[in-house]
Amino acid sequence: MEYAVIVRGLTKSYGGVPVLRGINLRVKRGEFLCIVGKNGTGKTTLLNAIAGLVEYSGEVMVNARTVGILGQRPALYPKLTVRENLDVFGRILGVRNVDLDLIEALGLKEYLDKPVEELSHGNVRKAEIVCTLLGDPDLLLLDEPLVSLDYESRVQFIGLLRKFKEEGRTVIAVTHFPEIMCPLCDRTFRIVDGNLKEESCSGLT
Ligand SMILES: Nc1ncnc2c1ncn2[C@@H]1O[C@H](COP(=O)(O)OP(=O)(O)OP(=O)(O)O)[C@@H](O)[C@H]1O
Repeated sequence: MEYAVIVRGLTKSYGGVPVLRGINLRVKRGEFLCIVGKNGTGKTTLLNAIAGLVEYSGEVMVNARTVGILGQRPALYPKLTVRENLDVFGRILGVRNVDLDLIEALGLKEYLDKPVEELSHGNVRKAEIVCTLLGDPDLLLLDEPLVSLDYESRVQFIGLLRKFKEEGRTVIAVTHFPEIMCPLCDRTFRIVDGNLKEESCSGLT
């Protein structure tokens, strides 16, 4: 299939309050999509629906070998060290080798044996990024990937995403930093009144 993700008539309400009102979206393989919008407009809900993490009405089809999901909420075991978390998630995904270059590049090496609950937000985020990439995903769903990262780590991560894109993988990223993501984005959508509105990345501030 030419498309990595097809969304048809996606509708989602919480307690009778509509958040997504019949979203239609086709994401080609290798495309890099940015989703922007004001707080509470449904960006995370859309990403979670694509990831299969929330119930919804409508249709979502995902055509990917492995999906990497970087959520907004903490996903690691707080009492385990970074290394132990990587081991647990690696086993689930059937992955033996962790990307040590990535750990080094993100400056995470010295924190590998620390319990996650003792790390700063930024370093937890970095550990989550490494976990997300463990299964060599060909579709990445990223919810606010740049939040909490220092400048150098943002540059590292953007470089990583660029490589990801060059390899023909697909990315859907929710972001409040479109100006940083802009050079990578093939298309940018804003959620307005529960629907997607395509806009030019250069028009964003
Ligand atoms: N589990 C839930 N139960 C009830 N309401 C929810 C739930 N999850 C999200 N909502 C509501 O749905 C709406 C959309 O939330 P969502 O997190 O998708 O927005 P968002 O665009 O990602 O926001 P932000 O930019 O602040 O992260 C909000 O009004 C939120 O309060």
